[in-house]
Amino acid sequence: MDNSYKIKVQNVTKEYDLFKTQSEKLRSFFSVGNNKVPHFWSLMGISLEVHSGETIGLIGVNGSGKSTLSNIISGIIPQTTGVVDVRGDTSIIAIGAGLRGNLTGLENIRLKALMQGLTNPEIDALMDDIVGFADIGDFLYQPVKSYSSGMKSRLGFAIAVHVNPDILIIDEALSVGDDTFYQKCVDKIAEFKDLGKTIVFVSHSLKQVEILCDRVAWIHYGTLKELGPTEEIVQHYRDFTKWFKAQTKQEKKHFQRQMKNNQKTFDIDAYQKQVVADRQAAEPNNGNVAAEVKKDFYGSVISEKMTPGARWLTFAVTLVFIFTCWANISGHSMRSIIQNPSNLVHVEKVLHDSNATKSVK
Ligand SMILES: Nc1ncnc2c1ncn2[C@@H]1O[C@H](COP(=O)(O)OP(=O)(O)OP(=O)(O)O)[C@@H](O)[C@H]1O
Repeated sequence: MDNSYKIKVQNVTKEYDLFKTQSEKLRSFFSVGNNKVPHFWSLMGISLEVHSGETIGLIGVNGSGKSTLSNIISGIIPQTTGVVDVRGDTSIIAIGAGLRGNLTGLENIRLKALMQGLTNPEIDALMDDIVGFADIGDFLYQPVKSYSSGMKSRLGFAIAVHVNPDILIIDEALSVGDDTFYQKCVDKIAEFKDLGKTIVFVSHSLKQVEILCDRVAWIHYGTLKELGPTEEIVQHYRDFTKWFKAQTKQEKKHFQRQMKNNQKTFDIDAYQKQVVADRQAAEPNNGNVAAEVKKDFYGSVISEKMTPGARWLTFAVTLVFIFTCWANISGHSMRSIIQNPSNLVHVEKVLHDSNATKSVK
């Protein structure tokens, strides 16, 4: 990998815990041993680079991990392991992404633009263009929760392309608009490309991908199956879907079960060892490979999981907090509770009068 990238994704994985209920989640939080919650690896080690001015397409079957990857690149969700280096501001357009349902369209425009770092006068100057591009009429004054998915997409697209991001991430946002809006978006994307901006384009429409993308990454059940020139990768993907459609119902189910099973049983430690072995083979004189790989895997990641020590600490702090509240309610001093713990259940009555406070049992 060279250093001239705009986006670098290296050995990126994403793990989800598949809790069935909220109480299972709570129990798992306080359990210090190995819990039996099933895991699912939405991404199992993706590495790719996107260069400045490039439009890269992400294709793949439903649930293969395209949105997970685009959300990680745009910083909406964290990766579990790996390096994600994005050089520039990103703006993501996904249906309804970042729009607040209780706010009106106009309020959403202002909020999102402020969040992108624009000032109020800058937003005022852009407002007519954004409103004109979205073209959703009086719905602008309605809460976004009343919008159809097409309207959300129009508003999201209009905001995202006008706040002038370096990197535009478009996740299926073109699939819900009508033809006129679609053409407007395609023209805007072309304008972006001409300006040398970088675009990540997630779509099931291979035609759109063929029109817009310079290169394509085929994401296949959490792995990067292929990365290369649009025409070639799209053709391979078409061959795969043709092959898949030709399977019997049972064969299809078997294939999908097998793929999902791989994602449930993925072993992150084995993957890390494999990366170390590959890098050691490529750099035989580097004695520091294992440490470098470990740093790449976990160095830029804030763990979403608590260590057993942190769990014990949280548990202990919670107990102390409850004890202190209870002691406060009981009206006894800490010393008297420590000397006689049964005081905790004997609430001290406190009478107030205008001049003095008198305690009686
Ligand atoms: N919060 C979550 N908890 C558990 N699993 C999740 C979560 N989010 C996504 N997944 C799983 O991760 C996998 C990848 O999902 P993702 O939405 O990235 O796929 P996709 O390729 O974008 O799919 P589609 O084409 O249908 O939009 C799916 O199997 C999905 O069920």
